[in-house]
Amino acid sequence: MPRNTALFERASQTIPGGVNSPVRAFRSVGGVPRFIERANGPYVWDAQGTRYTDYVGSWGPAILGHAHPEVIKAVQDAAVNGLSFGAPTEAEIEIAEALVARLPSIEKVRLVSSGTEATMSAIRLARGYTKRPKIIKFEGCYHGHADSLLVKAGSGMLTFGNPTSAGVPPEFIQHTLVLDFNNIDAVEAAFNAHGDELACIIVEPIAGNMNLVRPQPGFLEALRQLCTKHGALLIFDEVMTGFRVGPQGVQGLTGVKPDITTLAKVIGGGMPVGAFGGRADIMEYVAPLGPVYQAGTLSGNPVAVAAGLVTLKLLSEPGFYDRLEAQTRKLADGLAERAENAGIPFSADYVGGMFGLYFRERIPTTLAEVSECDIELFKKFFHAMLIKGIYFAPSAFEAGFVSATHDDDVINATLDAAEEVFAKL
Ligand SMILES: Cc1ncc(COP(=O)(O)O)c(C=O)c1O
Ligand SMILES: NCC(=O)CCC(=O)O
Repeated sequence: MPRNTALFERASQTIPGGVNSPVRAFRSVGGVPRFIERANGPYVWDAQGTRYTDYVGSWGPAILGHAHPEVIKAVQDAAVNGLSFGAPTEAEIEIAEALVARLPSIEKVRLVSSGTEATMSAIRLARGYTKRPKIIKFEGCYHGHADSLLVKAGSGMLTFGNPTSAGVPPEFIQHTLVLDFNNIDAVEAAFNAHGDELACIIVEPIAGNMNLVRPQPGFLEALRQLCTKHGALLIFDEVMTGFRVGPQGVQGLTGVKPDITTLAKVIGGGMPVGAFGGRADIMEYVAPLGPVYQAGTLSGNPVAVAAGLVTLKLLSEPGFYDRLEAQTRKLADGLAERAENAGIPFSADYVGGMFGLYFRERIPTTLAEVSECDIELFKKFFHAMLIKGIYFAPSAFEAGFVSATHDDDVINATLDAAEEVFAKL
């Protein structure tokens, strides 16, 4: 029996579905998940010794490429001094200062250990600050797995066709209004109906959990305006886009300033770090200063923070994002060109180090349009590329990621493989 299969069978005995996060299972594309043994730069190697060019990048964090020597060294150096203290450290100040210096919307920031914790805490803070119960989220956006956000969500929930989780009593989500991404009229109507009850809007300002969907011109600006007008807070969930689409996330690209930003993935450099931050008067509602409780045994963990700090430093090198985006563009445009040559209905989009692939003639602007993509064709493409050693996300509803180590040779090899695959789809 191939070793991946043996490991999957063994894993399935003791771990639900054999995986510790559902998106890792190949359930929507079929087949056996690859069990990864090691990774370096743009590559991962599975338990059978097969090398794959990786466009998942740990679902976003691996922006410098896997096992970047400076990040590994920082982790090793920090580990020698102890793994966790449950008391403050100077490195936590440094990473807070780094985030505040880079994102003008953040005046104060609290560290947590995952994106889920960041969004869950940000929602609680928005409700505590405004003293209002209701929140707006958008269908197909995924904000982690806190109860009030597991409604018509993206990522694995969309992939597996179960967008609202069981185990969440209706009472827990009665205050969550779910609207269509990029539909300003619907947001206006919601504010007209519930304006004085709405604590916040939470949005992926570039959606990356229903494949990649950009905000249409004016959408984020309208969200900002409506929140300001009605006294609600605007939360940008930049867990995926933060330091991924550019040096200041989507807020830097668009100039739209949220009240609270959530971060994770890249800011931990592959270690568990999340954060939520924003205006000082809002952040001062958080315990111990304010009445909104929020805590964590491992929050600001010294080893994780060390990885995050050196990652942020390396991302600040001049031209980093120009180079990253140039590589992502080569991949996206190159795939689109080769698909067109083969007569395959396909389009691709990208921002910074993040991309979307769509088996559809035109780039989608709504979840409804994403849902028109040819999933069967995607599955064939996914498996044919995997056989050629190219690892894309095992879902038609996820964004992909390029790292600083995806150089021309790596991208060209992917394009050559895609040319052969498209010709036989
Ligand atoms: C936009 C967004 N928010 C929140 C999350 C949750 O983060 P985590 O998986 O670290 O809990 C994710 C990814 O999982 C995400 O993409
Ligand atoms: N876009 C999907 C994710 O980022 C989620 C990763 C996970 O839940 O393991």
